[in-house]
Order: sequence, then C-alpha cells, then structure tokens
Amino acid sequence: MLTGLALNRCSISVCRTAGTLLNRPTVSVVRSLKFSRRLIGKCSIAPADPFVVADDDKYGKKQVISLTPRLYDYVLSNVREPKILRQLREETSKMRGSQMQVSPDQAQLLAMLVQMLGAERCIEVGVYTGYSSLAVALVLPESGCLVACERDSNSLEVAKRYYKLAGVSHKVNVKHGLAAESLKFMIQNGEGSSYDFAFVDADKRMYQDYFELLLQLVRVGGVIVMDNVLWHGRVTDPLANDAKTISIRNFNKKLMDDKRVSISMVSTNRRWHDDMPQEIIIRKNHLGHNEPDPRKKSFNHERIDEAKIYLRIGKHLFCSESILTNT
Ligand SMILES: C[S@@+](CC[C@H](N)C(=O)[O-])C[C@H]1O[C@@H](n2cnc3c(N)ncnc32)[C@H](O)[C@@H]1O
Repeated sequence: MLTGLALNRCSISVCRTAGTLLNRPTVSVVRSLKFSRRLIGKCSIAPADPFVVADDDKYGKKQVISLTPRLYDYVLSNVREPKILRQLREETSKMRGSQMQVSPDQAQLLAMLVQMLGAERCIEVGVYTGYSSLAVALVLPESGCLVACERDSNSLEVAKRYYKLAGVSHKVNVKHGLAAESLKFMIQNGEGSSYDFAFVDADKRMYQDYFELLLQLVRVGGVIVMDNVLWHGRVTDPLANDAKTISIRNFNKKLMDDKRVSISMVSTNRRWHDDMPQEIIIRKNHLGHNEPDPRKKSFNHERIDEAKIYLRIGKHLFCSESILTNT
C-alpha cells in the first residue's frame, strides 16, 4: 500500500502518472492511490487540467474539481486589483514572509464583504505589510475606520507607507502590539458591539480567543472572517498534532455548535493542491438577548423587532406594535 509518506519521496514520474490519471479521474483512483496533498506540494510538475476530487454518492454525485495553476491564473485574471495593491504586493513579494499576505482574490472577497455589509467600522488582526487591510480601507467610506492590529513594527512601517500613498491613512487606526491586548482594551473602552466587520489572519493558537473577543466587539449581523481554517490541509491529517493545527481543529469543531453565529466556509484557492476552503465567514446572530447596539442606524432583519410597522391606506396611517423577529 502506498502511503502519503512513501509518496512524498516520489519521483516526478510518479507525480506525472498521478496527474495524468487524475486528469480523467474518479474518486476511487484518488483513494486507491492514497493521494496526498503533501506529495503534490513536493512535486514540480502540476497537471494542466483540473482533476476530480470527488464525484461519488457521498457528495450527491456533485463533481468537485481541483484548482490548477492555469485555472488559478484565470481566477486572478478576473480580479480587479487596484494599482496601489499590486505595487504593495510586488514590493512585499521581495520581503521575508511574503507568502503570508493574502492573495488578490481573497482581498477582493474581503473588500466585497465590507461593501455588502455597508461596513464603516472594521478590525484586522494580523496586518503584516498591509495588503488585506489596504484592500478593506480602500472601500471604506471617508468616515470609515479600520483598527489594524499588528505586533511587528517593521512590517507596519511598510503598511503605513502604503496607507499614506493610497490616501487612506485617516481611515486606519494602527494598534502596534499584541492583538489580544488591543482587542481587550477596545472592549474595556466601551466599543462593544460597535464594529461591522473583522478579519483574523494571525497567531493560529489564539483563534478561539480572537473569536470570543471579536464577538463582543462586532454588532449583531456583523461578520468575522477567520483565515486559514484548514491550515493547509493539516486539520484532517491525523499525524499533524502541533499546537497551531490543534487550535484550528478545536476552533472549527466548537464553531459548528455555536448558535451565537451563522457560518460558511468559502473556497479561496491559493495553490493547485490546496483546493479546499481556507476561510470561514462568521455572522453574529441575534439570540433574543438585549445586547446593546450603539450604531442602530441601518435597518436589518435583526432590528425589525425594534421597529414599529407603519402602513398607509388612503388617508389613514396604521401603526403596528407587532413583534416580528427572525430568531
Ligand atoms: C499572515 S500575516 C498577515 C498577512 C496580512 N493579512 C496580509 O494580507 O498581508 C500574520 C501577521 O500577524 C502578526 N501577528 C502574529 N501574532 C500576532 C499577535 N499576537 N498580535 C499581533 N500581530 C500578530 C505577524 O507579525 C504577521 O505580520
């Protein structure tokens, strides 16, 4: 039986064979080869065509395909990356840790979520040189604010330079230090339930803590996005028992039963073998408790129980005190 480890030491020809087979693949081929993502990561040859990851009964015969470099290039060619973000990405690519910055398609998704929410107050945990935070700041209204938490001063210098170049410095409140401390301070400062959106992309061992703190800071209906929730596929690897993997695994497990939030894992594929969802979008739910919401300015379903319904029929205005709620 071929194991993942044995395959890791494969020659390119084995990879090629696997790739060729998997270009016209079935799940059984994938399974019989015990195909390992780690194996593919070590091989220099990547298939040109996507291979089928799953298409059997278990998945309702729905065909799940992998992402290839060609397909990923196609995705990227459909990203509207602002020039300033491209410049930052290119400058960062020459720096240590450049693999940490989010990809253009991920940044576009974050910016889109912020726009869809009509967000004005956002938080980022893990700024690095600022790619994702700049993507968010660019779409915030002039009155908007992004609290950017980062412990590394060198990378923050790059981020701040780009905020300035992009003309968004006035929207970014940089918090240099440990993110958990900054978030705790914000809660103590009475900023609970006043944020619309948060993005977490730092210290995987702290995911549960960041989530709990952000849940206090984000308003009902607000969104928290946690990056890397599959941790490069390690969450399902029984041999991976390092602190970061365990932390993310436990976080995902706990979140499944957490009625305080709605959740959705999304696929923002980065590498052709990394074709599974990487991020989880978490929406804070209304559970009927009297959580204060200092903003209370936009209308949404969660706040419908606070609204009187007015109905005009001819000259008459009817007012309803009925309570409608979706919780
Ligand atoms: C994956 S990178 C963030 C990438 C960034 N979102 C981007 O798109 O470029 C993670 C960053 O989190 C920072 N970090 C890690 N642990 C932290 C902590 N406890 N508090 C604040 N920042 C932290 C690291 O210094 C690093 O710059």
